[in-house]
Amino acid sequence: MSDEDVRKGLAGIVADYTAVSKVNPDSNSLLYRGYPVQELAASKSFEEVALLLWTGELPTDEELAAFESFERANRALDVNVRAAIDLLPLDCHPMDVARTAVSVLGANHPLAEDSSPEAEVEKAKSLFAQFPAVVAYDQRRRRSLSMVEPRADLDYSQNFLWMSFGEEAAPEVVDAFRVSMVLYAEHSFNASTFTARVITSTLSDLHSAVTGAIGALKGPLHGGANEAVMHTFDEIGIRKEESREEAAARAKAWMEDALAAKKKVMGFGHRVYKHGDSRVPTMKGALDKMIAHFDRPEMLGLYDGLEQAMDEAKAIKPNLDYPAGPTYHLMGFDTDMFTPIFIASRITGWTAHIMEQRASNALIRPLSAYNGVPERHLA
Ligand SMILES: CC(=O)SCCNC(=O)CCNC(=O)[C@H](O)C(C)(C)COP(=O)(O)OP(=O)(O)OC[C@H]1O[C@@H](n2cnc3c(N)ncnc32)[C@H](O)[C@@H]1OP(=O)(O)O
Ligand SMILES: O=C([O-])CC(=O)C(=O)O
Repeated sequence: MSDEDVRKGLAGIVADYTAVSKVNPDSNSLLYRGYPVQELAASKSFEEVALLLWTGELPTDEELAAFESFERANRALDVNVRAAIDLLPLDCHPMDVARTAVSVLGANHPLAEDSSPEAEVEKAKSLFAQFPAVVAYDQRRRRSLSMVEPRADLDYSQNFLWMSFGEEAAPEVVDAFRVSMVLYAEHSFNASTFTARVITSTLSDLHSAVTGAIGALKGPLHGGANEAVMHTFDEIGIRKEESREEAAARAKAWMEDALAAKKKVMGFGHRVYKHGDSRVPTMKGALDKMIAHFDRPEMLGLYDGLEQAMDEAKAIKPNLDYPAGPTYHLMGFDTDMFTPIFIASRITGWTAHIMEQRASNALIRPLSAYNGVPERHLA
């Protein structure tokens, strides 16, 4: 086996077919089941996009109404999950809470060991409905606030914000949140989705695959980057009184120093996109609306300053986590809740891939090239 045979990080390897989404870095496009994600983000609810990812088609009015009523009826925080969360320390990472919650939901699901297509869809829909309460409750307990019960008169995004903050969000905020959910939902064989497919390929169950995927998403080279972006903003310093230009100048200087020190700056770069992430313009549009809504031009200065300095120095473009981080910050979420919010969205893509993997399974088990000591024997 030669060095060329070894593809570290599986870079450039095509591991299987998928009909769930198409990432095309040449045309800078992303299609969910054939539809450009920008078109979906412009006019479709997250609930519609979830059904599209699972079934392959946008729902009819009746199908959508049935799913919406199921989702609204299954939003309350599961009692077993609440008990498990309450045992976890307040200073553990919220991704650990999220991982534990999904594991508990699996252990308690009546269809846990049923992997028929009908049971898989049912479990995916349950997770979709049940997970927002985990994020909302965890943020509130860390803030010493009591749990807010879900409201069945609100849609998914409105209710997520309601349970998190205990007040109805402005329509602009709800819409920016919906857009982020649609954009985060699916991205082919990224590390967490691939993890879910590896677990599924052993014929393990759906909740185990999602629990493993959460572990993969946590890292800052993947989903954890949206949190890390905010740490960068905090390190530079967010000064509300500052002008956009002043903030941009400080951000540029910070980036130049970081790159001179050979730091990796989270929120930039991508394994597949080398000329920019297809989702960034749409997410940046949502961020711009939040900046205008909350009147925070200095945030735009920080955003532009970092982006420009990175572009000038290395021509590396932002990925989706870059505009998403400050968007969630402006909405009022705590920084370590950003990646759990990503989970709430990506549950749809993960579970669509779990179903696809199961429908056409082959155990995922690559080879390795041994580079340890040569064969030796006990004396
Ligand atoms: C939703 C998502 O998961 S999107 C991805 C979120 N992750 C991040 O934002 C983390 C920061 N980015 C990165 O670490 C990388 O760009 C990755 C892991 C996403 C992709 O990495 P790869 O395709 O493996 O590229 P790799 O890490 O080898 O980078 C290639 C070159 O660009 C540089 N580079 C890539 N990203 C960055 C960055 N964010 N900051 C500084 N330099 C970078 C590398 O240092 C490397 O330079 P070199 O050739 O001089 O050594
Ligand atoms: O595709 C990737 O490698 C990472 C990513 O952007 C995502 O999962 O959304």
